[in-house]
Amino acid sequence: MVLNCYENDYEHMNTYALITGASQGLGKYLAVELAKRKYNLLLVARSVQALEAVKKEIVRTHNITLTILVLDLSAIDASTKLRDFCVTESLEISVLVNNAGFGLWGSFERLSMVDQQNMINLNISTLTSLTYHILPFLIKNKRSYILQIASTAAYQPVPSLAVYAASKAYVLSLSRSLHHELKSKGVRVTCLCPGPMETGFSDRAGMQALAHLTEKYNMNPEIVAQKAIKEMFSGKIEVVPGVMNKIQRFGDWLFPKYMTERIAANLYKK
Ligand SMILES: NC(=O)C1=CN([C@@H]2O[C@H](COP(=O)(O)OP(=O)(O)OC[C@H]3O[C@@H](n4cnc5c(N)ncnc54)[C@H](OP(=O)(O)O)[C@@H]3O)[C@@H](O)[C@H]2O)C=CC1
Ligand SMILES: N[C@@H](C=O)C(=O)O
Repeated sequence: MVLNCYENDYEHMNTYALITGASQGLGKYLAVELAKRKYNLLLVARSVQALEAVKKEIVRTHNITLTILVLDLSAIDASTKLRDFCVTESLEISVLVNNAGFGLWGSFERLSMVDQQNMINLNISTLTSLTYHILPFLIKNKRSYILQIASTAAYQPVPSLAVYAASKAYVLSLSRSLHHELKSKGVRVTCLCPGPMETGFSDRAGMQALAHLTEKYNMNPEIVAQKAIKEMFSGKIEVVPGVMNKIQRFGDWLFPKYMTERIAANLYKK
């Protein structure tokens, strides 16, 4: 099945969508959605086997070129390495999806500072510098797209996910500013703010003990990816998938901060 990205416009043929964190979870389904629209793909993550498996699955059903790159994106020089790879391989990038990210559940004081720093490096530093370094590729095209993955945690502080929630508030704020800055250059920036999804996120965050809570509200990442890509191509600035997440966002806007923070503190208490 071939889906049109922008109405009957195939100028993007032979250009690439660069997706970080595409070896599993949401990133994998975002890759599938872009393959359906005939984008070639550059998929980046750390696990070579998982990336190879995603590649096999996608090229079996979609006639596109798919390149994988194994890279730890929490390393300080990751974004320049990735930019250099695109230059060396002469890849024309017209879509950037900053999806790689992780959270850590626990008190700020007890979590390892090294782990929290790695989270800041990945969720904030690399997302920012990769956007910066890939921008010249994007601006070359008549129309390009950036999809940044934040979270509903961007809308309010979350005690016990303190650094993670703060990192996602940063992503949302940066994305909204860039949406306005880059519109006139033909680059549309969209920020996706999902709530809990059925992915590897909870395990990596060490949130297994909260399964009773997250499982009730978990969304299917495939459905979230479909919505995200559709809204990205429509040029939407911010996307909150799912009714429960929209209600949470409305509550964050409506109720006093102290109240929503106390509720979050109780829900996420370790
Ligand atoms: N699932 C959820 O409940 C929610 C998730 N989100 C956000 O969605 C995004 C996708 O996460 P999700 O799919 O859920 O989680 P997963 O853990 O399933 O996937 C994370 C992806 O990021 C990659 N990744 C992690 N660390 C690195 C690194 N250092 N370098 C390169 N790649 C890395 C992983 O690949 P590998 O391990 O191979 O490196 C994997 O492909 C994240 O930004 C997350 O914060 C937002 C709201 C809710
Ligand atoms: N699963 C978390 C991701 O950000 C959340 O609780 O929203």
